[in-house]
Amino acid sequence: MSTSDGITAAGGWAVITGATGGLGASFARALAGEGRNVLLVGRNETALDGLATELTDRFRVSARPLVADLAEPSAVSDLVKQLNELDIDLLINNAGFAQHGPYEALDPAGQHDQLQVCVVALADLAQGIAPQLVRRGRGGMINVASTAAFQPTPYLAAYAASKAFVLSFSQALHDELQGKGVTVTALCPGPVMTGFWDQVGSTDAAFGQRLTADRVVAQGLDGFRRGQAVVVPGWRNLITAQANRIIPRRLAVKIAGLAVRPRGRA
Ligand SMILES: NC(=O)C1=CN([C@@H]2O[C@H](COP(=O)(O)OP(=O)(O)OC[C@H]3O[C@@H](n4cnc5c(N)ncnc54)[C@H](OP(=O)(O)O)[C@@H]3O)[C@@H](O)[C@H]2O)C=CC1
Ligand SMILES: N[C@@H](C=O)C(=O)O
Repeated sequence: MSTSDGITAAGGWAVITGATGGLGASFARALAGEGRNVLLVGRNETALDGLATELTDRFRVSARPLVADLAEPSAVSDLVKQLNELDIDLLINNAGFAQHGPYEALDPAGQHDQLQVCVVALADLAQGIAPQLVRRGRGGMINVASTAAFQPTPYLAAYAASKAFVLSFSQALHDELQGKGVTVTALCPGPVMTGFWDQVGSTDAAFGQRLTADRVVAQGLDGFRRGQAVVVPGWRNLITAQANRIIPRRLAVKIAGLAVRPRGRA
């Protein structure tokens, strides 16, 4: 198939939010490496342009940068409109960030934006493209959650709750859409040493088995292709996630809080 860019392309487009670095850039490289056209979403225009040029040169696919601040509801609805002008068969709902620390000390605007990006924008984008996925009966989405989704986590209270939303939402959509040819997968990484931790400002909150972004992405794509509802990369992270489902909730919360508390606090 030849696109308007005059570049060979296979199938529909993959949209990746948070493509400017970390897991998102790794998803973009993996998918473009398979010959997929990619739409790269983020706020950092320079980083998106650089990645788009790299992917076009290396893999001869179409790679389009799309600047959008997903904390802005109007930017999300504009993005949904643009996505519906393309044949999208894969959404990687990946953009996100965390704020770590005592809840009363966290920046309220940052907490609000965190919920907008990790919860509201993610759900709006999922709903925005679901009709075209169902109409064609193929493709799907990977929603990036976290091992923080498996238990309430003191000092990451809103972040962990937002990832619990992503996990629950994805499992429900997986069940609804699997009979319609559409796969929904929640990808739940433990700590991955990306720009995420610069943004958090401390690795005190990094608890669990550390993996590279490329490994997490490879496991996520593999699980998606197998039709898995939930993928927890790394066997130690998987055991921790399962343990948190069976031990008393109060105990899971205590352990999580002790594991990620800012150092020096009781
Ligand atoms: N790293 C880790 O240890 C873990 C990460 N995760 C999750 O993985 C996902 C990716 O994180 P990771 O790659 O590690 O971190 P990075 O900080 O490297 O990447 C985060 C991406 O999100 C984008 N983003 C943040 N805020 C906005 C916004 N308002 N609008 C649009 N894009 C935004 C950033 O782009 P830009 O700044 O250009 O807008 C960036 O591309 C997140 O959802 C995170 O919660 C889950 C578990 C562990
Ligand atoms: N799961 C990571 C964050 O989302 C972490 O290990 O802290």
